[in-house]
Amino acid sequence: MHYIECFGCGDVDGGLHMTSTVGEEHLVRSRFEVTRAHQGAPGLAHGGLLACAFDEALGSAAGNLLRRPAVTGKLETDFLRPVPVGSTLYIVTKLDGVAGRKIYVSANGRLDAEDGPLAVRARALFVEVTFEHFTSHGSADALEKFSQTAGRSREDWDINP
Ligand SMILES: CCCCCCCC(=O)SCCNC(=O)CCNC(=O)[C@H](O)C(C)(C)COP(=O)(O)OP(=O)(O)OC[C@H]1O[C@@H](n2cnc3c(N)ncnc32)[C@H](O)[C@@H]1OP(=O)(O)O
Repeated sequence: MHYIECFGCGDVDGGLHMTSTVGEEHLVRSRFEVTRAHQGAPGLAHGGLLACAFDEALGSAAGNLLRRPAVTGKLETDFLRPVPVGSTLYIVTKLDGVAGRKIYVSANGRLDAEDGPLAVRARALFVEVTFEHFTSHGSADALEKFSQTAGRSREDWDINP
């Protein structure tokens, strides 16, 4: 699901501005362009923001492949190489399994190319929720907010292009 005020995939100042697409073999491909706004150490991406980028990529996979609302229950990241400002992380996510409401996904992030060096690995458990999760814990008008995609039709609001 796509929400325009989402820090990961929305049109938010200072956000990650990530896009994800479902490709061959049901793999979801996401890109994260690392800018100075994402720094931890000078010239290097902050680990917490990298975890955020993977939360977005993994969540996009869980949501787009299964078309069910789900939230992150658990997220693990392995930081294997430094990720410099100016680089692009090519993230490929796969669905590992579903058990009841539990959705298991994992992802690899490679530097600057689909076949670049592996920089970050992550896996997560998403838990399927009802829309009431968002209306009762977040905004009462969450459903309407999810549907607000500037310039897009109602039919495709649940896809992050
Ligand atoms: C729609 C677009 C949204 C996209 C957002 C992008 C991703 C996000 O950033 S989501 C925001 C961060 N995440 C959250 O805020 C979630 C906060 N947590 C919660 O709301 C709840 O703990 C929630 C919904 C995950 C689970 O609660 P609840 O619905 O009561 O289910 P619960 O029965 O506890 O758990 C369901 C199953 O998941 C398992 N589970 C839940 N959390 C974990 C965990 N951290 N580790 C391992 N297993 C877990 C439970 O053990 C249970 O397993 P089983 O079915 O085998 O017994």
